Formats: sequence, structure tokens, C-alpha cells
Amino acid sequence: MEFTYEDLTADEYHHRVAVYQPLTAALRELLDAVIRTEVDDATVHSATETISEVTAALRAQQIPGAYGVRHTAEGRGMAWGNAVIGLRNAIAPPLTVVRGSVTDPVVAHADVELGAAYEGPPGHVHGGVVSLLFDQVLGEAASMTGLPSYTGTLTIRYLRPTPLGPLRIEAFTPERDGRKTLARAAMLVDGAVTAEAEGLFISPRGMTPLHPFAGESR
Ligand SMILES: CCCCCCCCCCCC(=O)SCCNC(=O)CCNC(=O)[C@H](O)C(C)(C)COP(=O)(O)OP(=O)(O)OC[C@H]1O[C@@H](n2cnc3c(N)ncnc32)[C@H](O)[C@@H]1OP(=O)(O)O
Repeated sequence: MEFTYEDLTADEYHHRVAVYQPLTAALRELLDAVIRTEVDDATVHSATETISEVTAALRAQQIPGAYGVRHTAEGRGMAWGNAVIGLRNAIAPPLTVVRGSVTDPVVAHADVELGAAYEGPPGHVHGGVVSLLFDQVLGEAASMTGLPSYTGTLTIRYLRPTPLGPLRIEAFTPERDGRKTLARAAMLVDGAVTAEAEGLFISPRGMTPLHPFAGESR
């Protein structure tokens, strides 16, 4: 598992954000539209053809595999394929994780609005999606020292169904012991907790610290 350094100027970085963020947002809109549309069959067939043409145009030049986790010389993270925060991943809600300091009571939090694409029980968030979001926020909270930490264990307590719509996740790290970090988080809707998570996050042996985390994830 290797992180990739990409030698980008700040201008080129911002240029890429400006090019790809709207593309991903448009695709996210498309996902929602496909789930909720009630147009006639002919319109669906026509839309299918148009989408295939767009896919073929984008496939004209591709990287061979996944995007990877890249970072620039200035320490800007570019986890743009990430399933939760990826700037180029329409499956990602996307979540923007706001990181404070390891000494703050809440070391990382995220506000997000989940729509039809994240449904499990009727009108409510899929349990796996709840777990997915927790995993990312807890992982980032555990990695805030700059040493990337991966999920060793993750336990979720689903207290009540989480309705689709706006929600907040707050994470903290009560214990750090060498490469191991215990992290906990709560999911809140209108200030009420719908789910809680606890995980042990471990920095693999020999891992070197990346740029210390601060601000928001990308
Ligand atoms: C821009 C950049 C962003 C980087 C920001 C990163 C944010 C990521 C957010 C997403 C989070 C993910 O989804 S991460 C992806 C999901 N997770 C994974 O794929 C992890 C797969 N597992 C592994 O890679 C490995 O098993 C590790 C890294 C977890 C541990 O391997 P290791 O480093 O060789 O561990 P090892 O030396 O044997 O053990 C060290 C200590 O941890 C304990 N330990 C080891 N594994 C476990 C375990 N699963 N559960 C409990 N405890 C464990 C051992 O007992 C030992 O305790 P003691 O004897 O010292 O007491």
C-alpha cells in the first residue's frame, strides 16, 4: 500500500479541482435522477444511449487501475477515488471531514446530506453506509498525527434508524498507544444520536508519517 507523490503546482491543483468537481457533481445528480425518474420508456432508452456515449468519451484516455491516494509537495491530500471523500467519485456523498486538533474534545467532524442513493430501510440510511461513513471519519481522526492508521476493528451500535437527509458525525480519540489508536464517534440527526461507533485503528509497522493533518480532507 503506497501513497503517490504528485508534483503539482497550487494552480494546477486548483485547476483540476475546478474541472473534476463539477463533473462528479453532475454524475451524482444523474444517480439521483435515475433512482427517482418516472419518465416514459423511450426517454429512458434515449438517456441510456447518451450515457453510454459519454462513458465512451471519458474512456478514450484512462489510467490502468484505481486512482490511488496522492499528495502534493504542499501536503494537499488527493484521495480523489476514495469511496467516502473522493472528489472524482460520484458514489462518495461526498463527505468533507473537518479536522481540529488531537487535544480537542471532538477531533474530527463531518456534516453531510444523504439522498436516495444511500437508502436501506424505507426513507432511512443503509446500515452499511452508516458504517462506511464512520470508518472514514474515525480513520481520519486516528490519522491526525500524520501517521496513517487503518481499521483493525470497527463496532457500530445502531440505536435508531437514521433518516435520509442532513446528519453529522463527531469523532474523538480517547486513547493512543504507539501505533494503536482507539477512536469513537457518534452520528447525530437534529442533535440526537442515531448510531455510535468504536474502532481500533493501527498504523502499519514501518509506516512513515505523511504531512500532519489539519483543516479539511479532500
Ligand atoms: C492522505 C493520506 C490519508 C490517510 C488517512 C487514512 C484514513 C483512512 C480511513 C479509512 C479507513 C479504512 O478503511 S482502512 C482499510 C480497512 N482496513 C484494512 O484494510 C487493514 C487490514 N489490516 C492490516 O493492514 C494490518 O493487519 C494492520 C495494519 C491493521 C496491522 O498490521 P501490523 O502493523 O503488522 O500489526 P502488528 O504489528 O501485528 O500488531 C500491532 C499491534 O496491533 C494489534 N493488532 C493488529 N491487528 C489488529 C486487529 N485487526 N485488531 C485489533 N488489534 C490488532 C496487535 O495485537 C499488536 O498489538 P500489541 O501487541 O502491540 O499490543
